[in-house]
This record gives sequence, C-alpha cells and structure tokens, in this order.
Amino acid sequence: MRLIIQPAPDDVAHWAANYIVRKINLANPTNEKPFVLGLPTGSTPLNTYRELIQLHQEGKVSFKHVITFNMDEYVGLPEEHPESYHSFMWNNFFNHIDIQEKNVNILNGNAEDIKAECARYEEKIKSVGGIDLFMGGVGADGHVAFNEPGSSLASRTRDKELNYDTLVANSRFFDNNIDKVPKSALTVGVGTVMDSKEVLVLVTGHNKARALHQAIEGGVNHMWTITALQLHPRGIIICDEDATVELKVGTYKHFKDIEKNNLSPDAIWEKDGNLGW
Ligand SMILES: N[C@@H]1[C@@H](O)[C@H](O)[C@@H](COP(=O)(O)O)O[C@@H]1O
Repeated sequence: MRLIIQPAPDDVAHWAANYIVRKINLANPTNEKPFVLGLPTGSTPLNTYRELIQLHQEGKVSFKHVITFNMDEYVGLPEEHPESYHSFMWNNFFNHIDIQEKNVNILNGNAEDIKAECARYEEKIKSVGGIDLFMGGVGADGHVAFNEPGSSLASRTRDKELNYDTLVANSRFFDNNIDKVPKSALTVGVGTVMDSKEVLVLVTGHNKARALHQAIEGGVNHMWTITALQLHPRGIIICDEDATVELKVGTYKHFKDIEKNNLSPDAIWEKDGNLGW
C-alpha cells in the first residue's frame, strides 16, 4: 500500500484530483472504452470535487467518456432530499462537469426490490468492465462506503443497517437530530471496492487518526473494514498531517521517505513506474 502524507486537507484534495485527472487522461477514454470511476460522498472529498471541477474548467480533463458508480445511498430518503447522496453528487460535482447523465450510476435507495437493485448494480459494474479507480473516504470507525464494523470483507452490494457511531456522525447533516438520519443504506461491499483496479482513499483530520492507524499498522480485520485495502495490489491512502497522530514515528518516517519524490502532484504527472506498492 502507498501512504501519501500531505500537510493539510487542501493539499490532499490537490494531489487526489490531479491523480484522478492523470489516470483519466492516461486512459484516453472513448465511447467504446470509457474510464470507470468509483466515487464517495462525505465532507472529505468535497475539496477534491472542487479541484476536479476547476481542472475541468481549465480544460485539463473531460468527463465525457467517464462512467461513475457511487458507493452508497440512504434507504428511504427521497432522491430530491438535500441530504440524499443523489443530491450531494449532482450539487457538488456532476452539475459542474461535462459528464453524460446516462453514465452516472447511484444506487436507488427507494427501489421496491432492494435485493434486485443491489444485484443490478453489481451486474452493471461488471458489464462496463469493472471499476478502474475507486476513490473513497473512511468513517472514524474505519468503515469504507457503509461497510460498518463486522461487515464481511468479501461483501458485495447490499443493504446495511447503520451503527450508532455513524448515525451520530451523520446527524450533523440532519439538524443534529439522530432520529432524522435514515437507519440503513445501500452500499457497495468491501469485495466490490477491492475488485477495482485501483483504490484511492482520502483521510483527513484528527478524528480519523485511529482509522488511519488501523488501516496502516493494524492487521486485516472486519472491525475496521478499511484494513482490507492491505490486500489490494494498488491501494493508495492519501492523508493530512492531522490524521497521522496515531502512527508510530517509524511508520510515519518510512512513508515520508519512500514517497518523498511523489509528494508534489506535478511529480505524479510524469511517471507511473515503481511507486512503492
Ligand atoms: N458513507 C459515507 C462514507 O463513504 C464516508 O467515507 C464517511 C466519512 O465521511 P466524512 O468524509 O464526512 O468524514 O461517511 C459516510 O459514512
């Protein structure tokens, strides 16, 4: 796994957005051979979406031939609700780039047949050749997408009850009222994320330090589903300094040293060789 340590959240966003743009441009996507991008919601990726929009406006990237799959969506929340992940994605990203609506995939949390909806999503991912790059965030309890502690590390897209920690964390979007937070969500599984050709996880802030510690220094463990990334051949975590406070000094120094030439987003435009996986 690669761990890229950046000074602050803005630098994380800058690096991540440039990395994604570079990957899309290297793939030179066409209608016949689109680039398939997995995407998260949450506060962490907001700056990255802003940077991606800016890079698009500067003419550095087109999303015309990019197909997206979102990680998750609340169950039972109307799509047009301001806190639905549909609203989040259109408001914060899709409305500002040249993506084609038909290429946007977000789970339908209001589907009559939830199981069929989840199976359809997995099939759709397969039908476009799998996900090239999955960007993700992490919950303070180490969950990736909505794969709460105890989720099978082989799990596929399914409905998942949200745990108390997540309900409390997400109540900030629902008038700080935990009763207003939907109690379950549809989410891609850990296995679905791990099937992607590459996974890029953003981790910022002091409150994610324990999750980062587990992801990097803990063993692979279903109680911290992010740790499954250790089994991925091309996993990258990009974090800020605040998130590193639970890492051993030696671990911190190791990754700083091994990635010293890759810390500038400009450097990553140039090479894709031996990068420390
Ligand atoms: N389902 C989302 C996750 O995909 C996200 O990574 C997490 C952290 O969000 P934030 O970036 O706001 O801390 O929140 C939710 O649980």
